[in-house]
Amino acid sequence: MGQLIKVCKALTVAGSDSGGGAGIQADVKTFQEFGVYGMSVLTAVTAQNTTGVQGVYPVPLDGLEQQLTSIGSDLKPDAVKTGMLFSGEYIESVAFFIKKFGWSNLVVDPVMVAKGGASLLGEEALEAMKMYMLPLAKVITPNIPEAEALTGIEITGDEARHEAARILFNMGADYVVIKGGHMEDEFVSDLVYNGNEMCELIDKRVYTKNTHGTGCTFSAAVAAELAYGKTMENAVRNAKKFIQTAIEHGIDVGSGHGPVNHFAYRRILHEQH
Ligand SMILES: Nc1ncnc2c1ncn2[C@@H]1O[C@H](COP(=O)(O)OP(=O)(O)OP(=O)(O)O)[C@@H](O)[C@H]1O
Ligand SMILES: Cc1ncc(COP(=O)(O)O)c(N)n1
Repeated sequence: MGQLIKVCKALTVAGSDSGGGAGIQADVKTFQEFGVYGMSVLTAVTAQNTTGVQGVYPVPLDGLEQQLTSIGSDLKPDAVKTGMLFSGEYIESVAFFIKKFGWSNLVVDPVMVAKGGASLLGEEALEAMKMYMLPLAKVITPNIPEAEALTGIEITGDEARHEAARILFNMGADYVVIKGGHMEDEFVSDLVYNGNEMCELIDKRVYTKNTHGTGCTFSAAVAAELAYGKTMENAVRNAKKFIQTAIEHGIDVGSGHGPVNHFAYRRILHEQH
């Protein structure tokens, strides 16, 4: 009989993107690329492609809770990430189960609106996000509009982004990463704050319309690295390299805002041999 290999495991609690570029699909693809065993708990099914979101169908609450219980009673994740959580009620429930099972290394990507503008989280859910999820988070990874919604600050430049990071840290996350994809600069900077120091992860902006799922992919990569036991500093640095490569080596999929290339790293290695 073959010997069983010990693997690190990561869980994503998020929505399904039928088009395969964001949500659960982006997360599990990313886990796989990092060599981490991926698990998923679905909050909602979206009918979606590269042109937009055509429908959102939440999983019934007891279905969500049964998935969490099934994972918790058998498979202990080394890291957990949350993406689209759909509603305040679902957020409260997910937070309850994370505490109940003692899951750590929690990456909270506070997904609110899809790139095309469709809402993926009810407005009433903001308070639940602050009250139940942020105190459990090892790291929160909002984009600029999400950081603005959570803090009530308009982020017009560096000073405001620093202030927003301080506010988010005080809401309970150990680390805050405010991603800069939505700013217009030639370089894309992600601000990282640990309650002590602010630092920036910077790389060249790729001028492309194919950035569907960048945030999901980045936060899943952070979770994969944390599952391995990497420090947060190394986790975010490697996640930034991974997403940069995935955007630079784009793939031709769909007629709208296409997905990033989750297997870009592997393909580059393959081509070198
Ligand atoms: N055009 C780009 N070129 C290079 N890096 C980018 C670009 N757009 C986004 N990124 C990087 O991708 C990651 C996600 O950033 P972004 O601000 O787009 O998140 P997001 O809006 O949550 O993504 P999404 O909603 O598409 O999942 C960050 O690490 C950011 O630096
Ligand atoms: C199920 C699901 N989760 C997250 C996103 C955000 O990704 P994007 O902002 O790139 O549309 C999405 N579109 N769908």
